[in-house]
Amino acid sequence: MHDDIAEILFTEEDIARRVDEIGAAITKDYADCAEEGVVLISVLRGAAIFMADLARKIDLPVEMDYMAISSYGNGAKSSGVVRILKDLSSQIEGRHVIVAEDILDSGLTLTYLLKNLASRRPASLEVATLLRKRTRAQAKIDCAYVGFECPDEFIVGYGLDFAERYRNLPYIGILKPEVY
Ligand SMILES: O=P(O)(O)OC[C@H]1O[C@H](OP(=O)(O)OP(=O)(O)O)[C@H](O)[C@@H]1O
Ligand SMILES: Nc1nc2[nH]cnc2c(=O)[nH]1
Ligand SMILES: [Mg+2]
Repeated sequence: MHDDIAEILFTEEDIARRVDEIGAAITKDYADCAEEGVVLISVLRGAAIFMADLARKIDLPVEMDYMAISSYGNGAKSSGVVRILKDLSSQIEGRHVIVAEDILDSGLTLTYLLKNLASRRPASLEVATLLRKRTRAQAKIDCAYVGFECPDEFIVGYGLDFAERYRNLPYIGILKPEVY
């Protein structure tokens, strides 16, 4: 285990098992769309690792697309004032879209994203989030697929960073408070 990690919450094996299950559920739920397939969308950068693994567990035609958004204002992350830095490469009108997120925390990122994507009139729009934080102040967001509930701590690994580090840890853990 990395020296900066206080506790491992989900091991590499836990994550692989859940990603496998979510991929199987999506394959089953979208069986009627086997012809046109689904579009997976992830928000850079944290969710790219989850989406890359999830895509390989969906047994349907899958397109992958990416958006980069930035919160700004007072400088705190996910301030709710969001700007698109990189838009999707493809049109999603009439398509079955699944947003792959690494973590749902305050919910401000997904609130903005879902509103933005819905305005493009996809045939359907759902969320697959690997983690949903147990926190009181969370926007109400319907997630069709949730990997794990996690405690209200600052967590890193498997895509999740602190100051751009720890994204490449194969597991998810709580960062030692003295590190940040
Ligand atoms: O529910 P919220 O409070 O909005 O937080 C969740 C968002 O925060 C993280 O992204 P971040 O802004 O750190 O960017 P990153 O993916 O590049 O690390 C994470 O990847 C989610 O997208
Ligand atoms: N790395 C990381 N990014 C986040 N974004 C929102 N919540 C978190 C968290 O707990 N850890
Ligand atoms: Mg981050």
